[in-house]
Amino acid sequence: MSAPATARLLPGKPVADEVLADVATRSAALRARGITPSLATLLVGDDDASAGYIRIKQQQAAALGFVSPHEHLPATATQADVERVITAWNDDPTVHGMLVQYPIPGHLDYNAALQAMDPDKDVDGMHPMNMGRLALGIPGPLPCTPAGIEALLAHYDIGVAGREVVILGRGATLGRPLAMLLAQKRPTADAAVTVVHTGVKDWARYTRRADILIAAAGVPGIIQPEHVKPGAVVVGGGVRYEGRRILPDVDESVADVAGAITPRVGGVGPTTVAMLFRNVVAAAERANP
Ligand SMILES: Nc1nc(=O)c2c([nH]1)NC[C@@H]1CN(c3ccc(C(=O)N[C@@H](CCC(=O)O)C(=O)O)cc3)C=[N+]21
Repeated sequence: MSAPATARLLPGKPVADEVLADVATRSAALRARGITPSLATLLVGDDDASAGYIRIKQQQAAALGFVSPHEHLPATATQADVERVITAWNDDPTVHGMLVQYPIPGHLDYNAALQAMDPDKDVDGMHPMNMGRLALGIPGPLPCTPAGIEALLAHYDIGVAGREVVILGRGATLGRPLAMLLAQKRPTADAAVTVVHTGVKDWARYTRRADILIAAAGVPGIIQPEHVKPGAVVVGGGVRYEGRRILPDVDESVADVAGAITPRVGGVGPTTVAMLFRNVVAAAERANP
């Protein structure tokens, strides 16, 4: 028996580096005008993985010439405590973007926190106003993982226009906004998009049709070789976090049937973070025309 073919790898780092080089140039231009881009971060509670992610974002912010004021509230914080921090940042013209690190303790309402934000400072692109802008095609902060996937496909010259894109998963952070983005009339989108979720009986009937399959389910290993059309492009967007461990949706063996595939580590993740910083620098530019 001959060895299975192995897919072309689509690493996220070169995509992120290209985006971040542009962000650094724009950051320098703002600083030359006396404006330092600022990303404020709020962590509630003491989850180790979350604290680690915030640290990485702060290091990256510093490398781009941003400042990143940080607030840390105890796990016992009230919704009013959270919203007081957000409101103070809304009112502070030196803060251009903010994020509340997800997840937050269960007694708190993440959606309400999002809605307390000035939508123009919501650099996760998750405020209902920004989701609405996306739905209507109005420019605004884009959700980071969908924007990162669009950039990744464009970077590797994977034509999306007119192709059959199937997204497995319909979550608010990935599947749903990505479907809106890739169906939009724009040069790097314009696809025939199908959204299917794991509750659909025989969902593989849909995924097997895909020229470009995007895993967005958050179910480790759910995508197996038999769910993929040979030669298709497979993008692993969905992950489940178990502490610091990241469990991807796409099984390793899918590389034997796909034509191209994102690596399980260093795939979509780095593009997500790059888009966060792009949203911050864009917010700083908008606030200082
Ligand atoms: N308000 C908010 N916004 C977020 O954007 C947000 C959040 N909360 N909460 C947590 C998740 C997680 N997240 C990651 C992004 C990139 C990688 C990433 O680049 N991961 C590397 C691996 C890193 C490792 O091994 O630990 C990779 O995929 O190769 C990881 C995790 C953003 N999040």
